[in-house]
Amino acid sequence: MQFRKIHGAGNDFILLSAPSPGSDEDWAKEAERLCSRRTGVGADGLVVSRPVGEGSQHLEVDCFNADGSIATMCGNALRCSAWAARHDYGYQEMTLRMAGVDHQAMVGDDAVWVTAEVGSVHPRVVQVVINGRPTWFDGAHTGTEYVVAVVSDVDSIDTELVGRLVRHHSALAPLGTNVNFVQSVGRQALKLRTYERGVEAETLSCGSGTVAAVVIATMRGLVAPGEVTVHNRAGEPLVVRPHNDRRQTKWVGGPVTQVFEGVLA
Ligand SMILES: N[C@@H](CCC[C@H](N)C(=O)O)C(=O)O
Repeated sequence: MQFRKIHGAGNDFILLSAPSPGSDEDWAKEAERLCSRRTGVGADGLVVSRPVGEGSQHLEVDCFNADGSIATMCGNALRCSAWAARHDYGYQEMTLRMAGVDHQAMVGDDAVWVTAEVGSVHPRVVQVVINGRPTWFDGAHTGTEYVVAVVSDVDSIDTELVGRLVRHHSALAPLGTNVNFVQSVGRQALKLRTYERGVEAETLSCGSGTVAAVVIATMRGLVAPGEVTVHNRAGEPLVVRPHNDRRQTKWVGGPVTQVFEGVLA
């Protein structure tokens, strides 16, 4: 089976485009096997993308985290799928359905944009001590679960340690959560680090997490409503923009890079 190794601003995936309909794989199990950094291809997730009908500019996209769990929303997986659909079918604009939700996508020369739906926001859902300072996390749903802490220096945080602690916090059971640490670095700019549930580690960037960070940073007055640039561990910033017509919808955009193509054994 043909695959792409591809990343959206450092969030890396194994992407299968239009696997043959007969291939009745256990994708969750395949995700665990293939995403392994030592014995597989290595990735944060496995993405399976299929066109819905011929020439309809509509694709169904499933994203499995590295541990085999399903991601109900993955902005970077959607951006990578859109990039591949441009390459494979010539689509510049399309609709991508993930976990029953339609996302718009636009592929430009320098950036690929997808929409994310902003759901409920819950101020102060959990508090933990970080570097000796009691720190609150606000909850935000952007297609999947996030908590976001505003901190003065994201680089001083042991993201793996604190992220894992919060991800498994009893107050957030049974679903758990992805965990964001965000810092203001200018009028309309943020710096973000994310511990991802399902990868169970810090990732280099996170699309829906970036949207959640902007939602909470706006609520907390770190940035004004409007376009926000979010710097990440990859050094490939993502940008969040309001949607012209829908208040609860945001665009998230940035680079997509294909690393190589291959054939799975
Ligand atoms: N990296 C993703 C988000 C992935 C979802 C997460 N691991 C979960 O299962 O909740 C993104 O780019 O949005």
